[in-house]
Amino acid sequence: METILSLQNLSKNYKNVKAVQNLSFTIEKGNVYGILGPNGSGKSTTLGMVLNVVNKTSGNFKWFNGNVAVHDALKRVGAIIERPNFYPYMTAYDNLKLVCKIKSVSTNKIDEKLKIVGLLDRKDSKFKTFSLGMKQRLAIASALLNDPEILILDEPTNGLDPQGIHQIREIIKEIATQGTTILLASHLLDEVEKVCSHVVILRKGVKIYSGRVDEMVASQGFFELKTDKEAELIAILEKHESFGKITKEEGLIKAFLTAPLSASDFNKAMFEQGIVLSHLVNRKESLEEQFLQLTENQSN
Ligand SMILES: Nc1ncnc2c1ncn2[C@@H]1O[C@H](COP(=O)(O)OP(=O)(O)OP(=O)(O)O)[C@@H](O)[C@H]1O
Repeated sequence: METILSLQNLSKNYKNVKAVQNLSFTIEKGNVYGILGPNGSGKSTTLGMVLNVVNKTSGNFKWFNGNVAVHDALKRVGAIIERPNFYPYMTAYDNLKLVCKIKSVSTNKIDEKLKIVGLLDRKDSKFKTFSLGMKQRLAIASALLNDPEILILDEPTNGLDPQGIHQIREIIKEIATQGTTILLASHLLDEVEKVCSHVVILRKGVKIYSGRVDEMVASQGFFELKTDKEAELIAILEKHESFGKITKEEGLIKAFLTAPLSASDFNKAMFEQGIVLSHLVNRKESLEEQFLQLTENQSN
Protein backbone atom coordinates (compact mmCIF):
# COMPACT_ATOMS: atom_id res chain seq x y z
CA MET A 1 0.00 0.00 0.00
CA GLU A 2 1.24 3.44 -0.94
CA THR A 3 0.87 6.06 1.78
CA ILE A 4 -0.38 9.47 0.66
CA LEU A 5 -0.55 11.23 4.02
CA SER A 6 0.15 10.30 7.61
CA LEU A 7 -0.57 12.27 10.77
CA GLN A 8 1.27 11.60 14.01
CA ASN A 9 -0.14 13.12 17.19
CA LEU A 10 -1.11 16.28 15.35
CA SER A 11 -2.58 18.94 17.66
CA LYS A 12 -3.86 22.48 17.38
CA ASN A 13 -4.77 24.84 20.20
CA TYR A 14 -6.46 28.19 19.67
CA LYS A 15 -5.59 29.88 22.98
CA ASN A 16 -7.38 27.59 25.44
CA VAL A 17 -9.48 25.75 22.83
CA LYS A 18 -8.02 22.33 22.04
CA ALA A 19 -9.33 22.14 18.47
CA VAL A 20 -7.42 18.97 17.54
CA GLN A 21 -5.71 16.68 20.03
CA ASN A 22 -3.04 14.05 19.27
CA LEU A 23 -4.62 13.03 16.01
CA SER A 24 -3.00 10.14 14.16
CA PHE A 25 -4.19 8.36 11.04
CA THR A 26 -2.87 7.26 7.67
CA ILE A 27 -4.29 7.79 4.21
CA GLU A 28 -3.51 5.03 1.71
CA LYS A 29 -3.71 5.50 -2.04
CA GLY A 30 -6.98 4.69 -3.77
CA ASN A 31 -9.35 4.90 -0.79
CA VAL A 32 -12.05 7.42 0.03
CA TYR A 33 -11.69 8.78 3.56
CA GLY A 34 -14.26 10.71 5.52
CA ILE A 35 -13.47 12.81 8.57
CA LEU A 36 -16.76 12.70 10.38
CA GLY A 37 -17.81 14.75 13.37
CA PRO A 38 -20.28 17.35 14.55
CA ASN A 39 -19.71 21.09 14.08
CA GLY A 40 -16.64 22.26 15.95
CA SER A 41 -15.08 18.80 16.24
CA GLY A 42 -11.89 19.89 14.46
CA LYS A 43 -12.41 18.69 10.89
CA SER A 44 -11.58 21.98 9.13
CA THR A 45 -8.66 22.61 11.46
CA THR A 46 -7.24 19.18 10.59
CA LEU A 47 -7.53 19.83 6.85
CA GLY A 48 -6.09 23.32 7.34
CA MET A 49 -3.00 21.95 9.10
CA VAL A 50 -2.14 19.35 6.46
CA LEU A 51 -2.68 21.97 3.75
CA ASN A 52 -0.37 24.41 5.54
CA VAL A 53 -2.98 27.13 6.00
CA VAL A 54 -3.27 26.54 9.76
CA ASN A 55 -0.11 26.29 11.88
CA LYS A 56 0.05 23.14 13.97
CA THR A 57 0.72 23.42 17.70
CA SER A 58 2.48 20.06 17.98
CA GLY A 59 2.84 16.68 16.34
CA ASN A 60 3.63 15.95 12.76
CA PHE A 61 2.26 15.13 9.36
CA LYS A 62 4.01 13.64 6.37
CA TRP A 63 2.98 13.87 2.74
CA PHE A 64 3.83 10.93 0.48
CA ASN A 65 7.04 9.23 1.60
CA GLY A 66 8.04 12.17 3.75
CA ASN A 67 10.97 13.11 1.55
CA VAL A 68 9.10 15.85 -0.31
CA ALA A 69 8.89 19.40 1.06
CA VAL A 70 5.29 20.28 2.00
CA HIS A 71 5.26 23.06 -0.58
CA ASP A 72 6.15 20.61 -3.37
CA ALA A 73 3.89 17.87 -2.02
CA LEU A 74 0.91 20.23 -2.14
CA LYS A 75 1.39 20.61 -5.91
CA ARG A 76 0.21 16.98 -6.08
CA VAL A 77 -2.91 17.77 -4.03
CA GLY A 78 -6.24 19.26 -5.11
CA ALA A 79 -8.23 20.95 -2.35
CA ILE A 80 -11.44 22.87 -1.87
CA ILE A 81 -11.68 24.12 1.69
CA GLU A 82 -13.59 27.34 1.12
CA ARG A 83 -16.66 28.43 -0.79
CA PRO A 84 -15.85 28.39 -4.51
CA ASN A 85 -14.74 31.82 -5.62
CA PHE A 86 -14.39 32.63 -9.29
CA TYR A 87 -14.78 35.77 -11.40
CA PRO A 88 -18.55 36.24 -11.83
CA TYR A 89 -18.46 37.86 -15.28
CA MET A 90 -16.01 35.38 -16.77
CA THR A 91 -17.11 32.09 -18.31
CA ALA A 92 -16.47 28.74 -16.65
CA TYR A 93 -13.81 28.01 -19.27
CA ASP A 94 -12.02 31.35 -18.84
CA ASN A 95 -12.07 31.01 -15.06
CA LEU A 96 -10.37 27.62 -15.36
CA LYS A 97 -7.89 29.05 -17.88
CA LEU A 98 -6.87 31.56 -15.24
CA VAL A 99 -6.47 28.79 -12.66
CA CYS A 100 -4.22 26.92 -15.12
CA LYS A 101 -2.07 30.03 -15.44
CA ILE A 102 -1.81 30.44 -11.65
CA LYS A 103 -1.02 26.73 -11.15
CA SER A 104 1.34 26.69 -14.18
CA VAL A 105 -0.47 23.76 -15.76
CA SER A 106 -1.52 23.24 -19.36
CA THR A 107 -4.97 24.37 -20.46
CA ASN A 108 -5.53 21.24 -22.53
CA LYS A 109 -7.14 19.41 -19.57
CA ILE A 110 -9.94 21.96 -19.07
CA ASP A 111 -12.54 20.24 -21.25
CA GLU A 112 -11.77 16.83 -19.77
CA LYS A 113 -12.27 18.15 -16.22
CA LEU A 114 -15.43 20.06 -17.15
CA LYS A 115 -16.79 16.81 -18.57
CA ILE A 116 -16.11 14.90 -15.32
CA VAL A 117 -18.22 17.40 -13.37
CA GLY A 118 -20.95 17.57 -16.04
CA LEU A 119 -20.32 21.19 -17.05
CA LEU A 120 -18.81 20.80 -20.51
CA ASP A 121 -21.99 22.05 -22.19
CA ARG A 122 -21.94 25.11 -19.90
CA LYS A 123 -18.29 26.00 -20.45
CA ASP A 124 -19.17 29.29 -22.15
CA SER A 125 -21.68 30.39 -19.48
CA LYS A 126 -20.69 33.11 -17.07
CA PHE A 127 -19.94 31.93 -13.52
CA LYS A 128 -22.60 34.26 -12.08
CA THR A 129 -25.32 32.32 -13.92
CA PHE A 130 -24.40 29.06 -12.13
CA SER A 131 -26.43 27.46 -9.33
CA LEU A 132 -24.62 26.73 -6.06
CA GLY A 133 -24.26 23.09 -7.11
CA MET A 134 -22.73 24.09 -10.45
CA LYS A 135 -20.34 26.46 -8.67
CA GLN A 136 -19.24 23.63 -6.43
CA ARG A 137 -18.80 21.34 -9.44
CA LEU A 138 -16.69 23.99 -11.17
CA ALA A 139 -14.54 24.18 -8.02
CA ILE A 140 -14.02 20.40 -8.23
CA ALA A 141 -13.02 20.72 -11.91
CA SER A 142 -10.61 23.46 -10.92
CA ALA A 143 -9.06 21.34 -8.16
CA LEU A 144 -8.57 18.51 -10.67
CA LEU A 145 -6.70 20.58 -13.27
CA ASN A 146 -3.27 19.50 -12.04
CA ASP A 147 -4.30 15.79 -11.99
CA PRO A 148 -3.86 15.60 -8.20
CA GLU A 149 -3.11 12.31 -6.47
CA ILE A 150 -5.53 13.25 -3.70
CA LEU A 151 -8.60 15.47 -3.70
CA ILE A 152 -9.51 17.15 -0.40
CA LEU A 153 -13.00 18.53 0.15
CA ASP A 154 -14.45 20.27 3.21
CA GLU A 155 -18.21 19.70 3.55
CA PRO A 156 -18.64 19.33 -0.24
CA THR A 157 -22.45 19.24 -0.20
CA ASN A 158 -23.16 21.98 2.34
CA GLY A 159 -26.05 24.20 1.30
CA LEU A 160 -26.98 22.18 -1.80
CA ASP A 161 -30.44 20.89 -2.70
CA PRO A 162 -31.01 17.09 -2.82
CA GLN A 163 -30.30 16.90 -6.54
CA GLY A 164 -27.11 18.94 -6.16
CA ILE A 165 -26.03 16.75 -3.25
CA HIS A 166 -26.61 13.60 -5.31
CA GLN A 167 -24.63 14.99 -8.28
CA ILE A 168 -21.63 15.94 -6.13
CA ARG A 169 -21.60 12.53 -4.40
CA GLU A 170 -21.74 10.71 -7.74
CA ILE A 171 -18.90 12.87 -9.10
CA ILE A 172 -16.75 12.15 -6.02
CA LYS A 173 -17.36 8.40 -6.43
CA GLU A 174 -16.52 8.60 -10.14
CA ILE A 175 -13.27 10.48 -9.46
CA ALA A 176 -12.38 7.81 -6.87
CA THR A 177 -13.00 4.95 -9.31
CA GLN A 178 -10.50 6.59 -11.65
CA GLY A 179 -7.85 6.12 -8.94
CA THR A 180 -7.74 9.50 -7.20
CA THR A 181 -7.58 9.23 -3.41
CA ILE A 182 -10.22 11.34 -1.66
CA LEU A 183 -10.32 12.94 1.79
CA LEU A 184 -13.51 14.73 2.70
CA ALA A 185 -14.78 16.31 5.89
CA SER A 186 -18.46 15.97 6.65
CA HIS A 187 -20.85 16.22 9.57
CA LEU A 188 -23.30 13.95 7.70
CA LEU A 189 -23.27 10.27 8.57
CA ASP A 190 -25.16 9.22 5.50
CA GLU A 191 -22.71 11.13 3.30
CA VAL A 192 -19.79 9.19 4.74
CA GLU A 193 -21.74 5.93 4.57
CA LYS A 194 -22.63 6.52 0.90
CA VAL A 195 -19.34 7.91 -0.38
CA CYS A 196 -16.45 6.75 1.81
CA SER A 197 -14.60 3.47 2.22
CA HIS A 198 -12.86 4.62 5.42
CA VAL A 199 -13.81 6.92 8.26
CA VAL A 200 -12.09 8.86 11.03
CA ILE A 201 -14.61 10.01 13.64
CA LEU A 202 -13.74 13.10 15.66
CA ARG A 203 -15.37 14.43 18.77
CA LYS A 204 -14.10 17.63 20.40
CA GLY A 205 -10.83 17.30 18.49
CA VAL A 206 -10.22 13.72 19.61
CA LYS A 207 -10.32 10.65 17.37
CA ILE A 208 -12.87 8.21 18.72
CA TYR A 209 -12.90 5.71 15.84
CA SER A 210 -11.06 5.04 12.63
CA GLY A 211 -11.43 2.17 10.23
CA ARG A 212 -13.33 0.84 7.28
CA VAL A 213 -16.92 2.00 6.93
CA ASP A 214 -18.16 -1.49 5.94
CA GLU A 215 -16.53 -3.07 9.00
CA MET A 216 -18.25 -0.56 11.20
CA VAL A 217 -21.60 -1.29 9.58
CA ALA A 218 -20.98 -5.04 9.65
CA SER A 219 -20.50 -5.37 13.39
CA GLN A 220 -22.12 -8.49 14.86
CA GLY A 221 -25.21 -6.63 16.03
CA PHE A 222 -27.19 -7.42 19.17
CA PHE A 223 -30.09 -9.49 20.52
CA GLU A 224 -33.17 -7.79 21.88
CA LEU A 225 -34.64 -10.04 24.56
CA LYS A 226 -37.58 -10.31 26.93
CA THR A 227 -38.32 -12.94 29.59
CA ASP A 228 -40.04 -13.30 32.96
CA LYS A 229 -36.73 -14.47 34.43
CA GLU A 230 -34.73 -11.30 33.76
CA ALA A 231 -32.15 -11.62 36.52
CA GLU A 232 -31.31 -15.20 35.56
CA LEU A 233 -31.05 -14.28 31.88
CA ILE A 234 -28.72 -11.35 32.59
CA ALA A 235 -26.52 -13.58 34.76
CA ILE A 236 -26.22 -16.10 31.91
CA LEU A 237 -25.52 -13.39 29.34
CA GLU A 238 -22.80 -11.85 31.46
CA LYS A 239 -20.97 -15.19 31.61
CA HIS A 240 -21.60 -16.08 27.93
CA GLU A 241 -18.50 -15.86 25.72
CA SER A 242 -20.41 -14.50 22.68
CA PHE A 243 -21.65 -11.33 24.39
CA GLY A 244 -20.02 -8.06 25.42
CA LYS A 245 -22.09 -5.20 26.70
CA ILE A 246 -25.54 -5.90 28.21
CA THR A 247 -28.07 -3.09 28.63
CA LYS A 248 -31.70 -2.84 29.74
CA GLU A 249 -34.04 -0.22 28.31
CA GLU A 250 -37.82 0.00 28.60
CA GLY A 251 -38.14 -3.65 29.66
CA LEU A 252 -35.98 -4.90 26.79
CA ILE A 253 -32.60 -6.47 27.41
CA LYS A 254 -30.00 -5.74 24.74
CA ALA A 255 -27.06 -8.14 24.49
CA PHE A 256 -24.30 -7.03 22.11
CA LEU A 257 -22.62 -9.85 20.23
CA THR A 258 -18.86 -10.10 20.07
CA ALA A 259 -18.98 -13.27 17.94
CA PRO A 260 -21.50 -14.75 15.50
CA LEU A 261 -24.38 -16.64 17.15
CA SER A 262 -27.68 -17.60 15.52
CA ALA A 263 -30.92 -16.60 17.19
CA SER A 264 -32.27 -20.18 17.01
CA ASP A 265 -29.15 -21.71 18.66
CA PHE A 266 -29.32 -19.08 21.37
CA ASN A 267 -33.06 -19.63 21.89
CA LYS A 268 -32.57 -23.40 22.20
CA ALA A 269 -29.72 -22.98 24.68
CA MET A 270 -31.81 -20.63 26.84
CA PHE A 271 -34.80 -22.97 26.78
CA GLU A 272 -32.58 -25.84 27.92
CA GLN A 273 -31.52 -23.68 30.87
CA GLY A 274 -35.16 -23.06 31.81
CA ILE A 275 -35.48 -19.57 30.36
CA VAL A 276 -38.39 -18.97 28.01
CA LEU A 277 -37.89 -15.90 25.80
CA SER A 278 -41.08 -14.03 24.95
CA HIS A 279 -39.13 -11.74 22.60
CA LEU A 280 -35.96 -12.47 20.62
CA VAL A 281 -34.79 -10.29 17.73
CA ASN A 282 -31.32 -10.08 16.20
CA ARG A 283 -30.64 -6.48 15.14
CA LYS A 284 -27.77 -4.62 13.57
CA GLU A 285 -27.08 -1.06 14.40
CA SER A 286 -26.96 1.50 11.68
CA LEU A 287 -23.81 3.60 11.38
CA GLU A 288 -25.83 6.35 13.01
CA GLU A 289 -26.62 4.28 16.11
CA GLN A 290 -22.99 3.22 16.37
CA PHE A 291 -21.85 6.80 15.97
CA LEU A 292 -24.19 7.95 18.74
CA GLN A 293 -23.06 5.08 20.96
CA LEU A 294 -19.42 5.96 20.37
CA THR A 295 -19.96 9.62 21.15
CA GLU A 296 -22.07 8.82 24.24
CA ASN A 297 -19.43 6.44 25.56
CA GLN A 298 -16.85 9.19 25.31
CA SER A 299 -18.98 11.93 26.84
CA ASN A 300 -17.62 13.66 29.90
N1 LIG B 1 -9.38 30.72 13.99
C1 LIG B 1 -9.87 30.23 15.10
N2 LIG B 1 -9.73 30.85 16.28
C2 LIG B 1 -10.20 30.34 17.42
N3 LIG B 1 -10.86 29.16 17.52
C3 LIG B 1 -11.04 28.47 16.38
C4 LIG B 1 -10.57 28.94 15.11
N4 LIG B 1 -10.90 28.04 14.16
C5 LIG B 1 -11.55 27.04 14.79
N5 LIG B 1 -11.65 27.28 16.12
C6 LIG B 1 -12.25 26.40 17.14
O1 LIG B 1 -11.66 25.11 17.02
C7 LIG B 1 -12.64 24.09 17.18
C8 LIG B 1 -12.66 23.21 15.94
O2 LIG B 1 -13.18 23.96 14.84
P1 LIG B 1 -13.23 23.42 13.34
O3 LIG B 1 -13.75 24.52 12.48
O4 LIG B 1 -11.95 22.78 12.99
O5 LIG B 1 -14.33 22.27 13.46
P2 LIG B 1 -15.18 21.58 12.34
O6 LIG B 1 -15.35 20.17 12.79
O7 LIG B 1 -14.58 21.81 11.01
O8 LIG B 1 -16.57 22.30 12.46
P3 LIG B 1 -17.39 23.14 11.38
O9 LIG B 1 -17.95 22.12 10.44
O10 LIG B 1 -18.42 23.83 12.21
O11 LIG B 1 -16.39 24.08 10.75
C9 LIG B 1 -13.95 24.79 17.49
O12 LIG B 1 -14.11 24.85 18.87
C10 LIG B 1 -13.74 26.18 16.90
O13 LIG B 1 -14.51 27.12 17.58
